[in-house]
Amino acid sequence: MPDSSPSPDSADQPTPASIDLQAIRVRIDAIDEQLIRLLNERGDLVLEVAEVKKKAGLDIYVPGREEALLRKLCQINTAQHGKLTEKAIRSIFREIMSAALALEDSLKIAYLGPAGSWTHQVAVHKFGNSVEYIAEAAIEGAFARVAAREVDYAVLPIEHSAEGAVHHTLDHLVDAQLQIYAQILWKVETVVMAQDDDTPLTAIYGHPQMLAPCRPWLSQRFPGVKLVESASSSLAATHAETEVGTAAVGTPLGAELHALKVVAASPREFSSRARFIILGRRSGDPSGNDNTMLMVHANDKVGALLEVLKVFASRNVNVRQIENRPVSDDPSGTQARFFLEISGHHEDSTLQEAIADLEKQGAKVKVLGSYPAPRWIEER
Ligand SMILES: C=C(O[C@@H]1C=C(C(=O)O)C=C[C@H]1O)C(=O)O
Repeated sequence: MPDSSPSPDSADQPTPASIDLQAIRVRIDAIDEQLIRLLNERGDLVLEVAEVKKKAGLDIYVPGREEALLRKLCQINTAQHGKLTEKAIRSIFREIMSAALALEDSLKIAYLGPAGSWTHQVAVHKFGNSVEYIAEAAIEGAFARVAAREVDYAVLPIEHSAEGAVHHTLDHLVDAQLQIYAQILWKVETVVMAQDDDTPLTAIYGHPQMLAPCRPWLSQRFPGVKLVESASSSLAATHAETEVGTAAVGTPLGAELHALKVVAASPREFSSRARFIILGRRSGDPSGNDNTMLMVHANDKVGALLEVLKVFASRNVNVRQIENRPVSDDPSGTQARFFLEISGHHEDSTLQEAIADLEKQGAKVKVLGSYPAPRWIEER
């Protein structure tokens, strides 16, 4: 039977519910008005900050300050027994800070594209929706844009849970006059997207890095469906858009941009993890909790790495990660190249002493950047 009762929203026939709603909404409106006034007051202060930074030649974007602020706001929310989740507080203030960045300067961010790529999603999460984004097809192109000051920063992948280090990014840092300004750790659910969820699937396309960790889940969830590798997540989505009975694996943002429906989302254990760098023209300022990426060239001999590690261990410096790479301009093959991520900022006296010691031992050291220690961002 059709429902003939008046809608609680109906203005012509007031009901007790609509009267109650109206009264509450008047109070919400009043709070929103105050919020707008406060946001604009905040905006005035942000512009004052921008003046000081411009005079002092400082970067507009300060990831250490942003993270400290977000953390403090979540603590305040907990102390006030606030109902909003930490995720909600972070995303609301992410956008407030994005608007602040846009007020201070027209911040331009390049990311490894195409639009809808995983890196795009991470970049938007980090910088919000008020700044300008530029898709860049190649890692070297992103480096060139930052060097030429066409963009302020570039967001690039540096490591993936399924495939290990993204060597191309690390290798480019060796010769570039650019540095890691910040880092992002990211966990995201992988989704399967298709035109609709009724048509039986014959194939699922995906970038090898997205497919690899999800194979066990996909073969269980979609038994008998062929898994086909594509050059990019965007290309995979294009297949799903144009070929009936196919789907693509990718991120929720990719589904949205290709107007595809999410037909399945991976369980937590099949979510992908990755590290990204925010490439800038300098290191981040010391924030009190930083990491540093170093490139070390040492003589390729027995115990070479051990000697390097001893320099840090003897100073109680944690070596968080090690990557070993061939040295491209070393035809004699006498050099070994290590990428080390260590705790601390390169301006700390302990790290400066350690670097000086390595150089005394005959090693060549290059600081590839110091940046605030990132926290995991989990996107579900
Ligand atoms: C306002 C500033 O500039 C930017 C905007 C921030 C904000 O809106 O709170 C924080 C850090 C910076 O990325 C600042 O450095 O304090």
